[in-house]
Amino acid sequence: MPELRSGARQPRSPLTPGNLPSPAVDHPPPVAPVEAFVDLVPNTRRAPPRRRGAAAGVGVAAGREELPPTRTRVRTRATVAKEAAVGATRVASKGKVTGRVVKQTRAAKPPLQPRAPVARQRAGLGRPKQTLSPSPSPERQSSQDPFNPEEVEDVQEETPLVDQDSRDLAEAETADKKEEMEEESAGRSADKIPGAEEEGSTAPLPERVQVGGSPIYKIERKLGKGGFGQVYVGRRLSGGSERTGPQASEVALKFEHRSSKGCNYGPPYEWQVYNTLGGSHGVPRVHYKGRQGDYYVMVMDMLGPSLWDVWNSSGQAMSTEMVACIAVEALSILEKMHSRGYVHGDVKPENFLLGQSGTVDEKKLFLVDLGLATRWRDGTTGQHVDYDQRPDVFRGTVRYASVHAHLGRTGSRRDDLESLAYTLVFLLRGRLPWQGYQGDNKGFLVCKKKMATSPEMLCCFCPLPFKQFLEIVVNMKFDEEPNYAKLILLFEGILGPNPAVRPINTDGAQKSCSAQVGQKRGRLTVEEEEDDQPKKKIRLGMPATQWITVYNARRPMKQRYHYNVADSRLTQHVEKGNEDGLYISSVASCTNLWALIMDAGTGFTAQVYELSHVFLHKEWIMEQWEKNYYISAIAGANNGSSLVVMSKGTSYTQQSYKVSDSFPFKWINKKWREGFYVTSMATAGSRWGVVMSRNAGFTDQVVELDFLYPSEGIHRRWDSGYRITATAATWDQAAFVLSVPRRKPVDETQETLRTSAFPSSHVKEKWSKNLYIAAVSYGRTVS
Ligand SMILES: Nc1ncnc2c1ncn2[C@@H]1O[C@H](COP(=O)(O)OP(=O)(O)OP(=O)(O)O)[C@@H](O)[C@H]1O
Repeated sequence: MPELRSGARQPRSPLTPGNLPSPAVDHPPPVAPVEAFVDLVPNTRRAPPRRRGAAAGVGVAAGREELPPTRTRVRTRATVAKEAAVGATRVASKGKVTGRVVKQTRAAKPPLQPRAPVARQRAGLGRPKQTLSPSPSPERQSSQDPFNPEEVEDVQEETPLVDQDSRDLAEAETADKKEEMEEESAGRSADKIPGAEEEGSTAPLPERVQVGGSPIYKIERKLGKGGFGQVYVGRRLSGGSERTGPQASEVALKFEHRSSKGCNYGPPYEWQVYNTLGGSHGVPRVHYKGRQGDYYVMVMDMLGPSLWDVWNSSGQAMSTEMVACIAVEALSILEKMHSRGYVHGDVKPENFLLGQSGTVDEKKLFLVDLGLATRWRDGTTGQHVDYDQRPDVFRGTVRYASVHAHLGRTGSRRDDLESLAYTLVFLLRGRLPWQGYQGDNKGFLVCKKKMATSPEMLCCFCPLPFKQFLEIVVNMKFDEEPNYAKLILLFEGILGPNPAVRPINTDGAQKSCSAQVGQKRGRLTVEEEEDDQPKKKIRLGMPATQWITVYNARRPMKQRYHYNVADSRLTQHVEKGNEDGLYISSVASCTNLWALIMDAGTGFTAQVYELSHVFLHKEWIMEQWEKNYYISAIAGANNGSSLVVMSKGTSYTQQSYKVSDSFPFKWINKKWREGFYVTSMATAGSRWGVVMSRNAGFTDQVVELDFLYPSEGIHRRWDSGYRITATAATWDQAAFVLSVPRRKPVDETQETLRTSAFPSSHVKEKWSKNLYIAAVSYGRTVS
């Protein structure tokens, strides 16, 4: 039986000057195996949105120039082929990453995370349930008035038992070593690669091109330049009088320098995608490709101006009819591309090109730049690729990227459609509400703004179909099959009945639409009926700040909670709990008052805690590390103070923590590779504190981060055998860490609850079902 009081410490006199950490004190490394890691990341600058027209990429009045936004690509070069083949942005098993990573941002590429196979079926086991926030009763609300808090406690007095799960964890294997991963990171600027021409590169473009059995072309004027390639007109030197096709007298030549990061491991990845998609509806045909000198060259049909060019050269405006036609045809192009197993990944006005003027194709729409295309469907099994989220990975163009892409979720069909919706609104309205953000956290601010902009707000000056389209696509599930025909029909309503007079050719859409309507008439009717019901799914809903409590099934045990606890009252609760055989298992903070969960199921043998002015107090933590205590729970208050609980009797063998102004996924990812797992997490205001430990009793771990409660992600993770093991939330974002335990508990049931008030009555209901609080936090959700 543990000696309960032996390790209990009085907190230092709360918040006395002596308690303040001295800045920049270097401690000798703690006694092995403890690792001290404190990394205070400086405040991220948040530049105020620039005024209209003040920044590159900001739509301005006609007469001034707008630069199209640059995009950030994270392209896994050798793996991207593999990724494309399996359609996943992460491929790893048993700690091995199967390729190399090339990141094209200025920041260093975080390593890939080792991942155990996730296809764990939990047949016959309690499926986790999720409980939506019940509306708090009025009396409970008033008693929880944060300005008039009333301290409350309660206890579950079931037969006290030593908790078996905890003992199991303590007895789990002592070594938690992961294999080293082979991984290489190379940076590629998010902006443009140096063009041979502008930069006076030592590798001038060849004057003549002949690759892969092509005729000889002379290079003429430049057609365009992106972050990866430069595109020129190639004029055929002999023969060839066609306008398009392999015999064309003029072709488009796309050059990528062999030293460009996208070509480190061979020809550009885009080539492979063109092999599958080239020449399909709305995708230009590639006739020849090969390497000449220092350049990889792709010979393709020459096309006309991009939609961005058209929009810009016609006074930065476009008619509703034109945009509706674009919508119809773009949907049919995406439908075709999706039907071949690919998502485009970078849908934007610059990547839609019209056919050459003066040709039969001049009213035809094409989608180019397949460098970010990935498979949404496995080429071999035909299965939808697995869901994943890697919050540090962003692929695409900030202005048009879907919210899921911003959050690093695996790309799927819904993302192309969300980007198309932003493209259409941009062409119609000339501006998107998130233009103009600058600075390091531009992506975060843009994503937050997208989340906060409802379809009504975004489309308030657009015809109804635009709002309807956006509403549908932002509510799509990860693996949901878009109803292209229905989406096309939304925009058909804006257009006149005669396709021949439309400004953009919509033949492809007509065919696919009538075919689908013909084939799926029954289904369409059903869905239309379903749609009569009011849509409950709203991406943002009303932002709310709530308690998030997570409950695990356990054997009956004693658990006790206290909330609205002021600093001065903490000691007496802890002491009383210790006397009764309980240790602190979780802590949280709401309006600078603490919530404390104590129970008999922790497996700890001793415990200390400290209240500190700072988030987190390095010196005290290091002192306790030296005495073999490990951090077992942390909480931070809005005023920056923190409560740190450290215990003996954990399974941990080494620990590390980080405080950061943004969610420190890169650091987490790095520590995962070193065999650490997140074991505690908290926020203080907008800052995150994350504790990671070795030998944490997990075999795998993932993160779900969102601007709202990430319901879909949590359900998908649950279905793959993960359970929430830590949660924390700021005013903006909620983070959930989900893990696969090394030793599977007998009953895997887990539930979450979101409530405006501390869920005291719900906790008792849960206790009656042997569900006990396993994690608690207070912060951003959505109601
Ligand atoms: N077949 C073509 N015919 C005419 N112009 C083209 C053709 N392909 C590309 N372009 C022009 O060249 C520009 C750059 O091409 P593309 O988008 O393929 O290059 P990229 O380097 O991959 O671009 P990004 O920076 O978007 O990744 C296009 O925006 C377009 O203006």
